[in-house]
Amino acid sequence: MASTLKVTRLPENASAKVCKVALVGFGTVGSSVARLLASRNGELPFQLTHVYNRDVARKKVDWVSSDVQWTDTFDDLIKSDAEVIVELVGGLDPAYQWVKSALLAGKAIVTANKQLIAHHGSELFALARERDLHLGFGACVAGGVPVIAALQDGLAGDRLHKVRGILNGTCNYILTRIEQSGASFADALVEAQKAGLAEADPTDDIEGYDARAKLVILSRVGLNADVRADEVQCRAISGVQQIDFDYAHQLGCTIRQISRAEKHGNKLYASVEPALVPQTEPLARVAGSQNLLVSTGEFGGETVFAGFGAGGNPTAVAVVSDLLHIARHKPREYDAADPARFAVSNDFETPHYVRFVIQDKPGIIAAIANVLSKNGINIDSVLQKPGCPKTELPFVMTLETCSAAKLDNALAEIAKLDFHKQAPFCMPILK
Ligand SMILES: NC(=O)C1=CN([C@@H]2O[C@H](COP(=O)(O)OP(=O)(O)OC[C@H]3O[C@@H](n4cnc5c(N)ncnc54)[C@H](OP(=O)(O)O)[C@@H]3O)[C@@H](O)[C@H]2O)C=CC1
Ligand SMILES: N[C@@H](CC=O)C(=O)O
Repeated sequence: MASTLKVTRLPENASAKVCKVALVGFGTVGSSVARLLASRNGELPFQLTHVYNRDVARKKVDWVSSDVQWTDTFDDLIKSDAEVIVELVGGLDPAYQWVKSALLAGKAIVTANKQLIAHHGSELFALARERDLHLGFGACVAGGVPVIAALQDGLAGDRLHKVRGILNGTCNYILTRIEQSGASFADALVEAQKAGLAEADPTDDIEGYDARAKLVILSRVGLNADVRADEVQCRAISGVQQIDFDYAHQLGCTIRQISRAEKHGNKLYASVEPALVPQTEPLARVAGSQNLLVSTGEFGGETVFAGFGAGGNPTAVAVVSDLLHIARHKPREYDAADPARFAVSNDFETPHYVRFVIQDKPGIIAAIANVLSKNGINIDSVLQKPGCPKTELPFVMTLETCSAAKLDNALAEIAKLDFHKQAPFCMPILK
C-alpha cells in the first residue's frame, strides 16, 4: 500500500492562523529557539509573544521583534493569550510547578527538560491528556535527532526490547577530545561548556545523570517500561584516563559513555557508564557532540539514529518541530497503554576491562588471579605498556564474560590488597 505524504502549507493570510508561543528561559536553547523563529519568520505559523527569564533586562537582544514582551514574572505568561509555553529553564524546581500550572491554565507545553520528564512525566502526561493538551518533549533526548518521534511513531509497529546509545554530547565531546588530541579532562569540559553543550551543572553530564534521564524516557517511550531514574546505575566518565585509550586501541576498541536498557522477562537491565566499544561498531564512530541510538526490535531488527545531540541550534530544531507538531495536529494520546512497572538490574553479563595501577613487586598478577578464580571469573588477557615507572605501574586485564555483580564483589576484595596506587578501574566491553 502506498503511503501518503501530507504537505502542509500556510495560507496566504497566515497571521490569522498563527500559534502564540511564550519562551521560559533565554539561555543556550531558549535564545536559539528565538533565533530560529526570527530567521524563519513568515515561514512558520508562530508568533513569539513573551520571553521569561530571571533578571530579564540583561537578556534583551535587538533581533527579537519589538512586539515581544520580556518579563521576569512567570504569572504574566499564565495570564497571557500564549497557547504554548516552551520550558527551557531546566531542572526540577521551579520548572515542575511552572509546567503544571501552565497545563492547569490550559496551555500546551514544549520542553527540552529531560529531568522533568524522567521524574514527573507520568503525572504531567496524565494532566495533559486529561485537558486535551499537547506536551511535546522531543528535545529531551538526543538534541536534534528525532528519536522520540521515531520510537513513538516510526517504530511503533515493532516490539522493541533493547536501546543502546551515546546520549550525552558533553561526555562524548570530552572523550573524543582526550582520545584524538590528548586534551586534559578539565580543558575538554571547559570547551564543551563554551560550546553550550553542558548542563548548567555539568556534574549531571559527567556523572551520567543527564544520560540516565534520557534513558528512562527512552525506556518508557520505546520499551514501554516504567522505571525510576534512581534505579538505574550511573558511573562517571571522570575515571577514564589517556592510558585507557591506549589500551582500548590495542584491543581494537575505543571508549564512550554508553547508555543501555534491555528487557529480559519482567526485568529491565539498564546502566549508564563508560565502556569499551569495538571500532567496528557504529557507536565507536560517534565524535564530538554527536549522539547515536541503536534500537532493536523483534521484527525490524536494529535501527540506527544519529546526529547532533546537544547545542543550541540542533536542540532548537527539535523544539520547533514539536511546535509544528502542535500546530498541525490535534492532541493525541501519548501512550497507547500505560507503561508497565519493571524491576531494574545493572547486572549485565559482558566481558570486562580492568585497569590496575600498582607499586610493582612479584606475585601481583597471581594474587589478583586468585581472587578472580575464587569468584569464577576467567582472565582473557593481560596488557602492560613497556617503559612505565615500577612505582606507579598501570596494567590491564581483560576478563571473559561474567556478571557485573560478581566482578564488583571480586574487585572489592582485590582493592584491599596492599600494592594499589589507584583504585582498580573497570569498564564493560560491549559485544
Ligand atoms: N544545551 C543543550 O545542548 C541542551 C539542553 N537541553 C535542555 O534544555 C534546557 C535548557 O538548557 P540550556 O539552554 O542549555 O540551559 P541554560 O543554562 O543555558 O539556560 C537556562 C536559562 O534559564 C534561566 N533560568 C534558570 N533557572 C531559572 C529560574 N529559576 N528562574 C528564571 N530563569 C531561570 C537561566 O537564567 P540565568 O542566565 O540567570 O542562569 C538561563 O537563561 C535544560 O533542560 C537542558 O537540559 C536539552 C537538549 C540539549
Ligand atoms: N548536556 C546535554 C545537553 C543535551 O541534552 C548533553 O551534553 O548531551
